[in-house]
Amino acid sequence: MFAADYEEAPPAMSVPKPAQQPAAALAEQEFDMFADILAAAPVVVNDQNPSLIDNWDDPDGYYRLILGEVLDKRYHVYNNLGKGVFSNVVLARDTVDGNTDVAIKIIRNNDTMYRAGMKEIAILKKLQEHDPQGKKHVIRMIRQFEHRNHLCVVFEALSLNLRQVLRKFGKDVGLNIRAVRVYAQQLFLSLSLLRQCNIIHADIKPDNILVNEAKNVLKLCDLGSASDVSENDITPYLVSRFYRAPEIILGLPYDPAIDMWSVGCTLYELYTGKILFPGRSNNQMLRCMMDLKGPFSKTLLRRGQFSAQHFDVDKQVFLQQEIDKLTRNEVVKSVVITKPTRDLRQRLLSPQVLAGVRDEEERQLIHQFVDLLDKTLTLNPEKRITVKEALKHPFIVWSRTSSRASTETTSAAATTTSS
Ligand SMILES: Nc1ncnc2c1ncn2[C@@H]1O[C@H](COP(=O)(O)OP(=O)(O)OP(=O)(O)O)[C@@H](O)[C@H]1O
Repeated sequence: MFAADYEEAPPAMSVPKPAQQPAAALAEQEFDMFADILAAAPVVVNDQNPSLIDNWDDPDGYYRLILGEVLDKRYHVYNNLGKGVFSNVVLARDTVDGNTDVAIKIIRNNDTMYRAGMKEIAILKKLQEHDPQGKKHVIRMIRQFEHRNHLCVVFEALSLNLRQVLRKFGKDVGLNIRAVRVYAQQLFLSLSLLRQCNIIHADIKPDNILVNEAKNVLKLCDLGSASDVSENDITPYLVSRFYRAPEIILGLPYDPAIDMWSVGCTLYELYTGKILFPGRSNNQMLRCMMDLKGPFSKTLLRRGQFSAQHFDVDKQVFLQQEIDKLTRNEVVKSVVITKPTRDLRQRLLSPQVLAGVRDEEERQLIHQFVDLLDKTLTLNPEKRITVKEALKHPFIVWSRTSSRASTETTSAAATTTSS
């Protein structure tokens, strides 16, 4: 899904909270997962004889799905799972391997997408070699094949992505802090694997994080934008906009810290149901960031290739791009930003907000969460919390010190703590 899809989102500050559901409760709620998927993505059944069709692709090079078609002589396609820039993803039953469900990513039919698909496969292979038992919460690739000029990549099938989970269980209010903690811990484990392999994901957001049916295990997916740390070509449009780190927009050299920033934005969204920085352009994104975190340092701005597009660097003045209400022309307003105007602690920890929280322990957990969020959202990437530090943060190691949390934490979380 594209960042542009959420452009109409309401400003992130307008939410009082919490009416939430813990991970365990989420897991207990019974609903028909396939009915949900069917409702979300209706499949057109093509009743033509497949052998009579000579154009298998739509005008954009996506494979036209035929319900009931068998791919690679073994995968019975029976549903659509999603569509992205690179591919459409289908659900199929693997008749060779015990009729298990698999997700098949059918890459669009063109050279650029093919090359991107091959790169994604190479990165997934590297990650799997370093995590042979699959404990680090990155999607498992099973194999690849080609079908009518489309590269097809077979994955373990998971259920909803976190955007769908939010829509279903936490629309506008977000998820319970204990569920967020379990998800955060697993996300940091996935970042630790990426770090170990020198890979930057570069597109972390709720859409690219899938959960199992019980919703107590998540996996990071869509490595289609991932690259080796050595490749870091400077471009201001890497990562979906709402999750894009400031160093990308400013044109600084970047590193795995950009994924930490995206995880911070994602965790905030999971907890509040709101997008943290809903900027409609890179310029607005910078304004949103400074509203929360204060001005950028001169040193940082001086190093950025694109800083001059957004700042008068010497004067430390922000050049705010706006549309004039009367003329509809773009105008640039000089704005001096001296301190933040938004306060995460006020927003998430004020007495009114915490009044609805069940017990003291949960209140403490929320305090720890806000501390961690603050550290993931440090403007200077060199000072941002690292994965190693995040995995040791009190919010993440909470279950070891709190008996109540450990009873509520799902079995999956218990496994990952020890991995
Ligand atoms: N293994 C899987 N199990 C279940 N659903 C999946 C799986 N892989 C992908 N999906 C669904 O398909 C959607 C698109 O997948 P993915 O993001 O990998 O494709 P893409 O073409 O690379 O998209 P993007 O535009 O985000 O780059 C996901 O958001 C998810 O809902």
